[in-house]
Amino acid sequence: MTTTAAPDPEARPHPSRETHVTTGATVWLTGLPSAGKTTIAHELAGLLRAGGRRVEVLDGDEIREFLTADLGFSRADRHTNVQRIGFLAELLARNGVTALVPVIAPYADSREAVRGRHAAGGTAYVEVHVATPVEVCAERDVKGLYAKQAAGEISGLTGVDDPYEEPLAPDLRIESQEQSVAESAAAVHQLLVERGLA
Ligand SMILES: Nc1ncnc2c1ncn2[C@@H]1O[C@H](COP(=O)(O)OS(=O)(=O)O)[C@@H](OP(=O)(O)O)[C@H]1O
Ligand SMILES: Nc1ncnc2c1ncn2[C@@H]1O[C@H](COP(=O)(O)OP(=O)(O)O)[C@@H](O)[C@H]1O
Repeated sequence: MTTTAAPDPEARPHPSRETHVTTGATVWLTGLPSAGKTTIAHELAGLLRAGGRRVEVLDGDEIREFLTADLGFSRADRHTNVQRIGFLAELLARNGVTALVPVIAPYADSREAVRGRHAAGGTAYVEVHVATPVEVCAERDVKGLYAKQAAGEISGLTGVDDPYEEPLAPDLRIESQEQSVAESAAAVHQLLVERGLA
């Protein structure tokens, strides 16, 4: 008589239960409009994906269309916008995704709240200040916002007639006016490598 051992459910997990050891992180790129946040995020995403990372870019404009369409650009609304995006980024990062967040986040207390949420969850958080001077940003004026502000068509533009509280101790500061997009993205990538996040 042969006996068949009962299958050990722990021996070979069902594929849906397999876990992969990946270290996610949130990389928040803060800076003025046209500083280079979005461009660096997408360049960096390419580098990270080439290294096998799962990456999501939480672009401010896209997020505002869906997740935060109810919000404007008052101090309170910008704070709420940043907290919602920070919440989403932490969820992704906690699950092994590298969340790249090119969002202005002009207020220090908003950014600190996001950092605190990540710290509380034990999730890696990296703050990159894309510190392009406002004169250079206004010259680039990717979306024509600086021209519109100058023409009196809009007001409350970050860095011009609305506050931008510069990060005092970012994990990295990028002077995008002094380097190429590839160099800027490589600098962030290098930091992530040093921290075991890429
Ligand atoms: N008044 C004013 N000030 C700043 N930015 C403005 C404004 N009005 C519209 N926009 C466009 O909205 C983008 C900023 O959205 P964010 O979600 O990144 O901003 S914030 O963190 O909530 O302040 C921002 O995108 P980026 O240029 O990519 O930074 C602008 O295109
Ligand atoms: N080193 C650099 N890093 C990022 N962008 C740069 C750099 N040098 C020049 N640029 C240009 O600056 C512009 C930045 O636009 P964008 O990324 O949309 O800014 P933001 O997302 O901060 O509003 C792009 O046209 C980009 O090609």
